[in-house]
Amino acid sequence: VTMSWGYKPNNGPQKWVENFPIADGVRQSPIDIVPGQASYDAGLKPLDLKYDPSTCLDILNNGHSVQVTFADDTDSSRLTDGPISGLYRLKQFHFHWGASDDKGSEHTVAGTKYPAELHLVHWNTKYASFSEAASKPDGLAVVGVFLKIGGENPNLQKLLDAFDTIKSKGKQTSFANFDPSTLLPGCLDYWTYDGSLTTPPLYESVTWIVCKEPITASSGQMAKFRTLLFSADGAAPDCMVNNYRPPQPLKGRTVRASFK
Ligand SMILES: OSc1ccc(O)cc1O
Ligand SMILES: [Zn+2]
Repeated sequence: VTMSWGYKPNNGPQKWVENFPIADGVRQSPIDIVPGQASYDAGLKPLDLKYDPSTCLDILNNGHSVQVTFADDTDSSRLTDGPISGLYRLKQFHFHWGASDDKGSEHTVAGTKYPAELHLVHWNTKYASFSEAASKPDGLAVVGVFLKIGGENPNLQKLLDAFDTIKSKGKQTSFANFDPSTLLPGCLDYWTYDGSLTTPPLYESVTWIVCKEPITASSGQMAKFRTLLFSADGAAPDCMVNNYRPPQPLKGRTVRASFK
């Protein structure tokens, strides 16, 4: 039986190019961000993020990550300004994390790995839907937020409390009135560059907006992420850990900073 893509040696990031040749493309993500090599751009606007908790629908284990999905039939939860033009609607957010606190993020900062990374995925409303936007060069804008080990994060805990009901692949449960802005750092200084989805199909459609300031999670909260399973109910339990793609070649791209 053919395996679908994953994060193991036989179906992981080193193998994705076999079914998704764009894996070796010119604007792949994630990357290692080297602050000293980023160019400050005074023309970059502050991010304008406005989220409506009533657009929060459900929380899902999709077999690759845990994902919270939003109603995107109106402009209620959206991103404007920052490096983008126009209005991008929030579709979902999800995470990437490691088997231990010393790794897990996709982007790295001068080689530093964080224990996890949050991705808030938005699509350009110049297109009719997320699916249409997902393959366009200006289709998506993803805000990345690093997680570092620190104090207990009460906002993150609201998500973690739902994990027992979505332990295995394909499980989904309703998840209402969650405000994703509670997962943003106080300072919204960011780096931005043109990149891709970090999971197959790896479309080169993402304007990446990576926040400089991490949010915190306790080590116990990180352990809770690791109780999720890649595997479906009834299959041999396979812990959902190390669901991160390593940094990809920059291939001449410029990383801009919104801050000095
Ligand atoms: O893992 S990254 C990623 C995954 C799915 C998506 O729709 C957008 C993304 O940036
Ligand atoms: Zn992601």
